[in-house]
Amino acid sequence: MREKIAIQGIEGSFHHQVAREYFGQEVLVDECRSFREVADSLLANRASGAVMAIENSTAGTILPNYALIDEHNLQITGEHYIPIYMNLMVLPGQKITDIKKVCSHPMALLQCQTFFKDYPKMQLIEDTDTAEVAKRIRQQNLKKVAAVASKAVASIYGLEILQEGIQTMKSNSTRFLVLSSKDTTPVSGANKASLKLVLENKRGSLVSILNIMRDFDLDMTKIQSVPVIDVPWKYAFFIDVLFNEEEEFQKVLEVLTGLTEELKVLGIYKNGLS
Ligand SMILES: O=C(O)C(=O)C[C@]1(C(=O)O)C=C[C@@H](O)C=C1
Repeated sequence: MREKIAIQGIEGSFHHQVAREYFGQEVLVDECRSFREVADSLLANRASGAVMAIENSTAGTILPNYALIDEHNLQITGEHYIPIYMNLMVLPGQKITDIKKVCSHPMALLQCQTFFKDYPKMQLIEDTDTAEVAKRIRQQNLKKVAAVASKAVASIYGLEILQEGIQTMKSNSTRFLVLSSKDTTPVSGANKASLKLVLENKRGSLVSILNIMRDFDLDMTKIQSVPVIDVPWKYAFFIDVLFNEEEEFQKVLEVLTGLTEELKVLGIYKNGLS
């Protein structure tokens, strides 16, 4: 049986594009309406893997997704980056001045804020995903409503693009994580790891950790603090590092264990940018 991959969104969504690029064009997908549903799909074994956006270069990190991965002990088995171009699309024949509402995924709307400043009368409405809106506009023949989505979405659902490339930054990119709910076999050629660290709240505790990472020649690509919700004003640090030798990296983990209240390896995988 072919594996099924849980994605946020439907055919044509950026998650769908990533699933096809990462797992092959023929990949079967479990279309989910939220990131929580993506995690549920994995946990209920409806899917053997999942794709989950974690950060966009313009709109920033999707913080709740760190919590979902951590809470459900999901494993990061890979990552994939794609350039994101946003387009404003409507039913054929509609003009830009006809548009009253623009519906899209909240992350998509955030990436186009500058464009919409010039159209203050358009009401921006957060929706499940970029493609779902386009499908609805077509199926329900919705006039005066626009979607913000990829070019592929316009052709799949028969919409007309009124304005291309409306994202604020020309080089706009989203990083997606590839997830599994089970202990996976080690990824061969892995050179990147995602860690969660909880530190004692004392002077210098974070800097000590960072110094060890420097001493062991790890290249930190990201550090993200996320609130520990049951202890107000305490934070967990989610850190991504690149390493050369996995054996050497395991030694770093041993050293860090003694210096942290909690150390969790969220995944060891291949750097998607190399
Ligand atoms: O709505 C979509 O098409 C999605 O795949 C979601 C999503 C996101 O979650 O960030 C994916 C990439 C873009 O950054 C905008 C939206």
